[in-house]
Amino acid sequence: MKKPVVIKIGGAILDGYNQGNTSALTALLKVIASLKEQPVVIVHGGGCVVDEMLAQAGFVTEKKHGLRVTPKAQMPIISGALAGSVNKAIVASAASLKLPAVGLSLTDGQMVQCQLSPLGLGQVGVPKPFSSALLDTLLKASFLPIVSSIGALENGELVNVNADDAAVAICQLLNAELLLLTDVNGVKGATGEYLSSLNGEQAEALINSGVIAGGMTAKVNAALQAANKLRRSIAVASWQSPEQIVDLLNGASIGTRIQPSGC
Ligand SMILES: Nc1ncnc2c1ncn2[C@@H]1O[C@H](COP(=O)(O)OP(=O)(O)O)[C@@H](O)[C@H]1O
Ligand SMILES: CC(=O)N[C@@H](CCC(=O)OP(=O)(O)O)C(=O)O
Repeated sequence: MKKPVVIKIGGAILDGYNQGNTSALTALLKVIASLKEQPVVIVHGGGCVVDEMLAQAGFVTEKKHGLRVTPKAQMPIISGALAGSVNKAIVASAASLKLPAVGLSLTDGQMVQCQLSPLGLGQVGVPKPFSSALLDTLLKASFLPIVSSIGALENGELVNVNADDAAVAICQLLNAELLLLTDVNGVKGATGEYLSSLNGEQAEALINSGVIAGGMTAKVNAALQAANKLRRSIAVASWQSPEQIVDLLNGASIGTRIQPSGC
């Protein structure tokens, strides 16, 4: 079996289905369908859908370092949105293209174990890879696993995991390639230009000066962690040009490559 690739999708690509607009997701899934013999795992976010559902329920959302502060009382809505609505909508879109998709969350098959984040964010989990048995079995049988970022603590409580962190944990679990696809073409530097490459020191300076902010902070931190653990660069690129996935998998310089330290 070829080395698997973990493709993380987040942002507006997952908001579209609420308005009946699944064209960007369909285009991406068609490219994935064309990657014959290439085992793929999709890990997805859906923060924008969570924002909307929490607002409808009358909750005010607070984020710190790009991560959602998650009071216990909000977990039913957050897990319902991510592991329910969003996960099932992606599985259904994939199935409509005849892709053999299977919807999962981080705790299925004990793929990933979580600990409570030490940052004081409530029910936010820090994921750690644990067992690859379920994903190995599914990939060998040519299924397309679609994994939401809802996890659980050892005591059985559900936790909300940032989807970039979830993708990194799954990538480590499978020693896979990782593509972090988002709604912009990569990471922008101080003058607003897209950076082709970013290392840990540069990232720290750009985060401290506020050039990298919001959800991009969590994404860059997750990518740095993966790059350092796996000792190779991690691509942050746009899902708006899904045909680039093939080039990205061949190592093309598209989007921003987050470099391991020492490179
Ligand atoms: N330096 C930066 N470069 C690019 N995008 C940035 C930067 N700083 C903040 N952002 C914002 O981060 C967003 C991507 O993060 P996020 O919305 O969490 O993505 P996703 O939902 O795909 O994980 C971009 O749409 C952009 O508005
Ligand atoms: C702890 C935390 O921040 N969890 C995220 C999980 C979803 C996510 O990461 O979605 P995107 O990839 O679309 O941003 C949240 O609640 O928004």
